[in-house]
Amino acid sequence: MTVLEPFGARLRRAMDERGPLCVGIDPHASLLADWGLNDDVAGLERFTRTVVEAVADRVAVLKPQSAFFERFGSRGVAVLEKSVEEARTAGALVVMDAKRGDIGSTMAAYAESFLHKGAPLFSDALTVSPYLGYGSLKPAVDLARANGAGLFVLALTSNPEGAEIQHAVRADGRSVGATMLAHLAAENAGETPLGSFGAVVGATLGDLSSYDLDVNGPLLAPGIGAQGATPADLPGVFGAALRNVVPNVSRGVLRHGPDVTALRNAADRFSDEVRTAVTAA
Ligand SMILES: O=C(O)c1cc(=O)[nH]c(=O)n1[C@@H]1O[C@H](COP(=O)(O)O)[C@@H](O)[C@H]1O
Repeated sequence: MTVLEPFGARLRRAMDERGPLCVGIDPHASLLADWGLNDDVAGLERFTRTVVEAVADRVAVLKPQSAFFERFGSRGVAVLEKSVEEARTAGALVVMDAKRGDIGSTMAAYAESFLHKGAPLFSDALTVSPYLGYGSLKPAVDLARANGAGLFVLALTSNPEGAEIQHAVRADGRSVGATMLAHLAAENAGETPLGSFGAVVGATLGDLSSYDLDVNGPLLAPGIGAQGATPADLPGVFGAALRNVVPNVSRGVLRHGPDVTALRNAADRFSDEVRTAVTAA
């Protein structure tokens, strides 16, 4: 099996060619209803295929949220599997949003599920939680490296509740979130053009100039659209790290369905706004 070029290099190219936007595939029950679909596997499949058809040929990244598929059991996961394949075939990179995190020995099994090239759910990258200790993610780091895949590690999440953990200050005076960023910077040291180990940093968080966001890896920035952040906020939040930001929007695009053209136009509008914000900064 051929080993892929490292995720960071593939992502940098996709961002340069298509712009950095990531569209999330989050088939909420309420969205299925809004689209006139049933809250069942057929509705899930129709929704997912429509999103992939609308945007996989134009955005850098698609991010399916695994929970919305798992909720339908094995048949939902089969829809997820197919969508990963279809999105990748259309040229988008796929970040599987499954937020896995466990003790090292079981983390290895999660890694095998998403980051091993032959796995049915192989994805270009996986979201992971480091809150069992960054070192517990080592099996996923190693397997991602061996397979040309990447990780997005939850560092400073977009939700207000994240602060009680992520802003907590350690004995060495550094916050937990800042410590995760430092681990990622070490992971990506020396990689060009971009490391494969990214951080999740919410676009909703306001000025982050007290954090060193220069991790030489991508920064996945959810929170645009439904959570209130806008592309115009990105320069103020990310400062000099802006070039490595992959802004995510899910409901802000998905609410324009089921019409394919309307979805496409919504994604294009966000892409244009992001480009404008990045180039003006
Ligand atoms: O890892 C994520 O993707 C993520 C991290 C985070 O801090 N905040 C956050 O909203 N997300 C995900 O990003 C998506 C945001 O969706 P919208 O609020 O609909 O744009 C959801 O799938 C969330 O699970």
